Amino acid sequence: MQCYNSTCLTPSTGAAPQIFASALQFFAATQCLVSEKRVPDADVRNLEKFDFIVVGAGTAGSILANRLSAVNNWSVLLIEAGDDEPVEAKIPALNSALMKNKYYDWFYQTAPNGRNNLANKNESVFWPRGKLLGGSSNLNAMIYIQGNDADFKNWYDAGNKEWSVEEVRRCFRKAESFQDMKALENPEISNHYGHDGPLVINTFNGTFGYSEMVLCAWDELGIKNVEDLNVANVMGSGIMRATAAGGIRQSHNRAYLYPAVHRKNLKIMKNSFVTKILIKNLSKTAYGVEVRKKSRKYKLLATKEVIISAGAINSPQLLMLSGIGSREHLRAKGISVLVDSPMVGQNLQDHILLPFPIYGNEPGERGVADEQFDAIRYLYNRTGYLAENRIANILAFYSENKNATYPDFQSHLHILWKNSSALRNLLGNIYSYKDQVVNPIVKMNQKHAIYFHAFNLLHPFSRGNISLVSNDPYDYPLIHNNYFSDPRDLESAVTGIKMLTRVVDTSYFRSIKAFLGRMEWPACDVYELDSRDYWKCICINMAVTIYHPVGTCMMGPDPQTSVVSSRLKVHGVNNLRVIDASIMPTITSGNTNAPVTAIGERGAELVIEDHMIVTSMNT
Ligand SMILES: Cc1cc2nc3c(=O)[nH]c(=O)nc-3n(C[C@H](O)[C@H](O)[C@H](O)COP(=O)(O)OP(=O)(O)OC[C@H]3O[C@@H](n4cnc5c(N)ncnc54)[C@H](O)[C@@H]3O)c2cc1C
Repeated sequence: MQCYNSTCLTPSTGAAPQIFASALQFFAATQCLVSEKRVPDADVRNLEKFDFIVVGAGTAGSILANRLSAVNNWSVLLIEAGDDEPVEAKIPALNSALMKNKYYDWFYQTAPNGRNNLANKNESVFWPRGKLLGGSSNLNAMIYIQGNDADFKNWYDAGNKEWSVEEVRRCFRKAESFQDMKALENPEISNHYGHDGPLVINTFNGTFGYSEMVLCAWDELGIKNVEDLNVANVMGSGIMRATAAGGIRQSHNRAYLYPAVHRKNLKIMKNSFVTKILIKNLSKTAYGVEVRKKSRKYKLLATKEVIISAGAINSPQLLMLSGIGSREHLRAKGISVLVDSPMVGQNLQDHILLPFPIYGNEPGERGVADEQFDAIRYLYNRTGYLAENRIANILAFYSENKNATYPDFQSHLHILWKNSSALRNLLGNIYSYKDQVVNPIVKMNQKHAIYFHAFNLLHPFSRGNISLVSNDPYDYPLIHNNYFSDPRDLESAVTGIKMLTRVVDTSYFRSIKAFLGRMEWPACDVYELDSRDYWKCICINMAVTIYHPVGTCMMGPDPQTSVVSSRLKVHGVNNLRVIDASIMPTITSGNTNAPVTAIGERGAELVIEDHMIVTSMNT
């Protein structure tokens, strides 16, 4: 260790230090192999006309830009508030380096309500959202979970005839290029996934062994191991598939934009913020957008359609700023009402995350040298901890009823070495817990490894909402997450957590002398650890997010109870659609990036069908 900061005492001819220095220089230079060319920023004239304008280059917007510009004689403008991705976005373990960085993250905070999250700083929950090409697909943890058939059947049964299970499954396959060679040997897995799509799906490069032990423990608990969670309709436990391959994140800009940037009919405006959709007052027809780029203001025109893909927070915000929303709310904010659409910003659903610690005597401490060597390993062959997403590569989906085919609960897992350097950042910065919560856990970690089971409730009844603070587009909207406002959610969450805490009684956890740790918070200290009242108290005070807000421009047939139609057209307005996470009527079973990918693909098909274009396609 002394070698790090002192000159070596042994004499040298110079040959050895030269070899070592040139090796270090070589590895330092290989980091450039991870970076790529910047996407050209389009030169756009005020009042320039396009067939389509897409707002937001995130998961869904990237797909739309690609699929629509594949039609040769359509011109497409994609407008993104953020910039190119930094190198950290490409390295799987470094996504948290973008979080709370206002250049790449919108850095939203939920509104305090005086009841929930009293153990979090400012009594609110940090909601990161990607503000860069690729949007949240560049900030996320890359977990690829499609959802359960019943999720899409529910959408269909609610009157959304374009969204049968078969159509949605077809859209997954259209997007995917599944590349895990070992898994492909199983015909069931091979048949389930697509092989020719733009989005590479694989399995994280490496794991450090302990997750296999936890998989065995979950199996013993009755959450049976399956070979592929998507094939198993997200029931059971197993290794996660990922939008990562060869140690590099497969974001949606990489999958869908990079192959299309050379097209002459696609322009991409970066660092450009859309402040309003332009809509003709009488005919209620969208015809363009207002944009601000640095100090310049533009009006840009769309002859066919404007498509909003700004995500579950910004899409409803933009609709409201443009006069589409609840009459009372818009008037209160001084916005003239074009369409009274009461559900804009309502129906907000999210998956909560409740991390609870199980302590054990393994894994032991990890030396600095090991960690540094792993970084070199990444530069050498894209393996090591940097090639993974920093949470364990396994997931559990389970229900109260053992024979259920629809999961109620999900668990992610963080395994932290003894004395982990990552723990304080995770708890104090990402989850934003107050020091009173963080310090005792950090102290316990000096002696014990931690298995954080990050529990989430898959189908909450509670609904939150997004509303405007003012008519200034730069004012962040208010986010009321309303976690546990429906008491059924609290009862259900407690049941799910208690099913999982029993893991301490499985063979592996017994072998490492595991025990459930208390999360310390004064209001909860009066309750017995692992009692229902204890968990209720912990949930109310500490449940944060696993970053899956959806539903705020929900689709449905009735303009009074939904915002867009089954073809994703905004009710009451011509030539305007919303296509992103916000259109989900109900949240899916699991992580939302894959379902939003299917939404992007299906949405693009609906646009193309509606314009009945039969032309030669770009290759
Ligand atoms: C930290 C984090 C971890 C996650 N982990 C996972 C995971 O592991 N697996 C998973 O499946 N899901 C995960 N998710 C969720 C998943 O990434 C999202 O559901 C999905 O990316 C949403 O896609 P979208 O197209 O709706 O929105 P986004 O991808 O967020 O795209 C919206 C885009 O619109 C832009 N925009 C917004 N407003 C404007 C405007 N007015 N003008 C111009 N541009 C604008 C934004 O900058 C952004 O680029 C995670 C999300 C986060 C934030």
